[in-house]
Amino acid sequence: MNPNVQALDRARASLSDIQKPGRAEVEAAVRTIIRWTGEDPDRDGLRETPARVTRAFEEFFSGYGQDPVEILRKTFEEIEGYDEMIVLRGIRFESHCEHHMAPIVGQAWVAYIPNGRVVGISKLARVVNVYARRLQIQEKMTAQIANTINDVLEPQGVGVIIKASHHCMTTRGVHKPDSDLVTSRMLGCFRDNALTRQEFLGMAT
Ligand SMILES: Nc1nc2c(ncn2[C@@H]2O[C@H](COP(=O)(O)OP(=O)(O)OP(=O)(O)O)[C@@H](O)[C@H]2O)c(=O)[nH]1
Ligand SMILES: [Zn+2]
Repeated sequence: MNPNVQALDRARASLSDIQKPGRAEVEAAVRTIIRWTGEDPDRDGLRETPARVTRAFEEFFSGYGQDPVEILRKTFEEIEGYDEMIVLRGIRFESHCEHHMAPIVGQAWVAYIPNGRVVGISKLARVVNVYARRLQIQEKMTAQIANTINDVLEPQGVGVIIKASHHCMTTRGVHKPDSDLVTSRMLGCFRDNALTRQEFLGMAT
């Protein structure tokens, strides 16, 4: 097996070693935050809030329980020698920043040039979802998506561009509501061949 895929497997194993608190502990923590705001967590409108927030967080952070390597494992080899760029554009995602746990809302463009096999296109969007549904910084998420596709599919090259608005910058702190952050990770021929890189950038920006 590709050593990079083995490293991803090890990272997955160490994630599952982390001791997770139970639901009751998370609900108690939310209750503490509610009290800290100055609110009464026992008033009618707030009584079910700790349970709701816990369910919402379960969804926001469901990516820890999912395996991007497994998602990409099934490939198709009957492609008649197709060796041009494959680009899935404008994949909308919601994530949360690891500094403030505030939403990161944006779109990803994911491209690769195959090397004898392709993957089902929905799987590219699924890989974006898995990494988005973890605590993130955008640079890391961009690299994780590109690295995983590169390691599992072993294509000629991979390109990932992400454009996203960070609510920790738009709704608090420095308050810049119109700013967004653009990051990219280019591997293989997307990094080495200026024309390939240009072709992809032209489709995404
Ligand atoms: N590079 C990078 N920075 C991020 C991302 N998301 C949030 N940040 C930044 O993380 C930084 C955390 O800075 P700190 O000084 O520790 O936190 P803070 O006092 O809340 O900072 P302010 O947001 O400037 O108020 C901020 O500058 C955020 O804008 C990201 O995806 N990538
Ligand atoms: Zn933040």
